[in-house]
Amino acid sequence: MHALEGIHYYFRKAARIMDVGERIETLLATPLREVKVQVSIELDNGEIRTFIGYRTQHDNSRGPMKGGLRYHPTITQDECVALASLMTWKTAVVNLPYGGAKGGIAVDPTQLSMKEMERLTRKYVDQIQDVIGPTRDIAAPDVNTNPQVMAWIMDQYSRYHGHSPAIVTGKPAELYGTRGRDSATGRGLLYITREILRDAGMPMKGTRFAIQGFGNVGSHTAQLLWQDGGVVIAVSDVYGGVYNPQGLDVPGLFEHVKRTGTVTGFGGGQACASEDVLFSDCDVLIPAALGHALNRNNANAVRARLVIEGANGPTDPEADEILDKRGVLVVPDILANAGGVTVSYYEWVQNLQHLSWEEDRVNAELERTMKEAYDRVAQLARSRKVTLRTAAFILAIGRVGKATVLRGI
Ligand SMILES: NC(=O)C1=CN([C@@H]2O[C@H](COP(=O)(O)OP(=O)(O)OC[C@H]3O[C@@H](n4cnc5c(N)ncnc54)[C@H](O)[C@@H]3O)[C@@H](O)[C@H]2O)C=CC1
Ligand SMILES: O=C(O)CCC(=O)C(=O)O
Repeated sequence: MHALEGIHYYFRKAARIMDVGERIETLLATPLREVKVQVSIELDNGEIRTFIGYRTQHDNSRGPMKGGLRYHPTITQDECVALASLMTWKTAVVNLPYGGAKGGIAVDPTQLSMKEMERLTRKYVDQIQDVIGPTRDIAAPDVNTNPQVMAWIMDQYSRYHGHSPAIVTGKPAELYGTRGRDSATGRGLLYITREILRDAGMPMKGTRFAIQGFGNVGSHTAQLLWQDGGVVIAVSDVYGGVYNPQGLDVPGLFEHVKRTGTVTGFGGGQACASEDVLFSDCDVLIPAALGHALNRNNANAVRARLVIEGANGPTDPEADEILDKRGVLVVPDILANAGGVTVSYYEWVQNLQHLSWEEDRVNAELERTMKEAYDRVAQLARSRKVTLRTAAFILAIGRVGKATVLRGI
């Protein structure tokens, strides 16, 4: 399924329950601005290569637009629109004073040297610096980008506009990054998982988790769940998976990944195909890689009781329906993975105030925010008799819609 179709489907389903009317529906679904730029660089061997960069700014009624930057060969303009709109709903679910944006470059970063990555990033900033800004559109890490990429963005943007740490979040700790951003998405998932398990009457201790993707989101989630007493029985990355029904030794796995760059070949479990992790015999499945992991062709094979979305858009609407009919509870991305942008907000606030918070404060604020959002969504789901996803969209559309109307069109 097309990325945009899925998000539009979820949005429309909630908007129709709320009866917002076709005109407001169209207004809220239409991005404010879509930017598509040429990103040409000289490779280390002197060849010229041209890549395409995107930045979609979806909605700014609640504040500056916020969202990650993805380097991936398959990224498209439509995908950026879908992901930017998800950011609008996500920031509204956790009640941050932000709108939504997302961007990326269609590139396979594994084919570039560090110097080439730097030139690519700086060139991309050259091309979009006039439409972004600390009070307009603030980027952050997403798939295949990291604190170093954020540092280059900050530096390049500052060459045009003066010292601007708040132009981007997820920066290195040594360069205005906040404590706790690296693990924030995983930590937010941990807090949501605790709430869900409590409501489902399942103790964390002994609950079996399978996690697809072992990057920023997947790896921190695995570590935090393991530290909390969870049993991580399967993990995967783009190269393959590893499975141990007794539970993987997560610190050992981290050592292995640090050494080899992949979960494959880890001695503490059996090798499996990347996709098999989705269908492993577990209690909770956490897709934390790319979109469309769960679709109409494979949703019936999921054995988990709960799916908690670490990735953005991992469940297609057909899969969502199949899972719902089978009684599998799905915790939507716009709630489950909102910890990352929440701590990005704390970083931005610290940058604007020239302050630096202790990690305990970051984590305590994050826990409060995630719990509050979960309570609101769960309460709406009960009162409206809808899924958690539809409830999260209802909460978000209500907040964004109100801000839009109050500001005037
Ligand atoms: N980084 C963040 O703070 C946030 C990220 N997200 C979402 O979480 C997801 C993962 O993002 P990050 O962890 O930041 O990216 P990352 O680049 O750090 O890691 C991605 C991981 O997914 C794996 N992967 C890619 N294709 C795969 C496949 N077909 N099967 C299994 N594994 C595969 C990669 O090998 C890698 O381990 C994305 O959907 C992203 O949009 C959502 C909220 C915040
Ligand atoms: O931290 C941020 O600002 C954005 C993170 C992000 O891209 C996401 O939540 O999908």
